[in-house]
Amino acid sequence: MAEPLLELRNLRKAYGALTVTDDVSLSVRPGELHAVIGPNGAGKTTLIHQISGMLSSDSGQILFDGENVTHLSMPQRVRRGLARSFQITSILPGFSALENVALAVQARHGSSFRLFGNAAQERALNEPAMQHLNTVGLGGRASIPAGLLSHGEKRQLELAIALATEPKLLLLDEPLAGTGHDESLRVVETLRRLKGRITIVLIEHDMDAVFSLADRVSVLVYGRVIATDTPENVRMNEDVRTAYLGEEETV
Ligand SMILES: Nc1ncnc2c1ncn2[C@@H]1O[C@H](COP(=O)(O)OP(=O)(O)OP(=O)(O)O)[C@@H](O)[C@H]1O
Repeated sequence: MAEPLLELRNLRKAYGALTVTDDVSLSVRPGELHAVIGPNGAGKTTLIHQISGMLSSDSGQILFDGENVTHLSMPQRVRRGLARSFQITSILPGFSALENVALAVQARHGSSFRLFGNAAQERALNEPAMQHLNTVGLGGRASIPAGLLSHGEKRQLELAIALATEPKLLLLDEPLAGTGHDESLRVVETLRRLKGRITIVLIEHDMDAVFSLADRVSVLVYGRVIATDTPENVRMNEDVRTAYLGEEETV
């Protein structure tokens, strides 16, 4: 079996007496869509922050693409191909969808574009930006100011911006949150298109989406991984069923 692209070893984070992630170990294989689910407050978002580098861990290790990245900053991790989809707040509302993605392309490639003339520079930024917009299904909205996009379209734009960093692994924290029915179908379709092309760690409350998209699912309860398995096996797992009793979303 291929080496994991991402491996968490005994990761832990506490706030005072509250241990939020507790001895979390899991492996994400190259190319898989690995979902992390769990009841409210289980520590999912904290775990994503630890993986992305937004939060430091109290103990444990994060190995990415064979390298120990535990103590690297978030930008250092992004440069190595470990990206997270940023929240809508990072979108520039007065800039078009295309310009938002082109800026991310430029940020990824740093000063190398300065060697180009203006027109060539624009083309070198806009062409990949347009490709990313097409991938997320926003190609037809490229010239619209980002502030005028619907909530669901903004979530698609976040994905395009994340793709512009050319990640090997994409961390997605509730990409369907706040989207309506049709919008959520569009985001799920986008994720299905990305699946296999890029390794994805997905946190999502929408169980239909999780179970239709994920190759494997890890279940976090009170900061601990109680199961990692295929969606079918997770659905039948007694411990998982017990953990979700009384929750709104049933597995
Ligand atoms: N900065 C912080 N200081 C203190 N406690 C925190 C902090 N961040 C998170 N917590 C607590 O850690 C626990 C886990 O929070 P986290 O947001 O990671 O859970 P979650 O599984 O993502 O929840 P949800 O599904 O509701 O989004 C919660 O009890 C939360 O109140």
